[in-house]
Amino acid sequence: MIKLNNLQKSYKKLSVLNISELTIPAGQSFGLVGNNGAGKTTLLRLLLDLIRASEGYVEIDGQAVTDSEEWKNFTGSFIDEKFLISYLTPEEYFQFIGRIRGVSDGDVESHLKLFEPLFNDEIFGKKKYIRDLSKGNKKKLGVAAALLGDPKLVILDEPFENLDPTSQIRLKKIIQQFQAEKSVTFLISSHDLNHVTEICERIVILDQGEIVKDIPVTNQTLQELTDYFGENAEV
Ligand SMILES: Nc1ncnc2c1ncn2[C@@H]1O[C@H](COP(=O)(O)OP(=O)(O)OP(=O)(O)O)[C@@H](O)[C@H]1O
Repeated sequence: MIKLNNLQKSYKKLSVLNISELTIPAGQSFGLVGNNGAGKTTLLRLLLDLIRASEGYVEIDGQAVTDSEEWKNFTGSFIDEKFLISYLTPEEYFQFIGRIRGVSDGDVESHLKLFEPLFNDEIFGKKKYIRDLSKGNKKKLGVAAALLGDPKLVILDEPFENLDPTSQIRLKKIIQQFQAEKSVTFLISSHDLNHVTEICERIVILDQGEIVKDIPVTNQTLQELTDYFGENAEV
């Protein structure tokens, strides 16, 4: 479904991403880990055609994302708060996103039912604009919007960041539900090694823009990742 071909990104001649080849098959749950500045968000932004590659290109379903609009019809994503419309209320935002994705008001409502425990009565009916929500609640809203309308591909940048422990567990269950019931391809970047190994079947470690490990998730993966980052922590 996704193929990266000699994908490179540099800023002022300084390379921040350099991936010669990577293929992510349809239906795979793919986790991206790496230290601060490793290039995770850069990769997700290139996938979503939010920034220009310096070299190479990303293909989704055989078409370069830069040359096609097709992938936008089946891709849900949440990278950061810029994806939200801060002057809308959460209710208005979901109505708006529902219309764009061709989801009826009734189906938007049943989608949101799934998120009720995660939202914890803090998002709807509060007469608040999105700009007034806490960071964690904005994250919940963005992730719920990314999953609306049966996307085939979901791209999430650090979905657990800023969520309290209970919310992290609830979000993990929601993602697992989507994985079990629908054949969604997930690309998830995370600093949380526990969560990412629980919800992904394959993990790639990025270091200074390069893939240093590409491993299928097994019972040993969490330990392997912990060891990898532990060794790097030694000075
Ligand atoms: N617009 C920009 N101009 C210059 N450098 C940039 C720009 N955007 C990103 N970078 C650099 O690219 C590198 C990779 O950044 P990126 O945000 O992809 O890392 P990350 O792995 O997502 O990090 P984090 O875990 O901290 O979110 C960093 O060194 C960053 O400073």
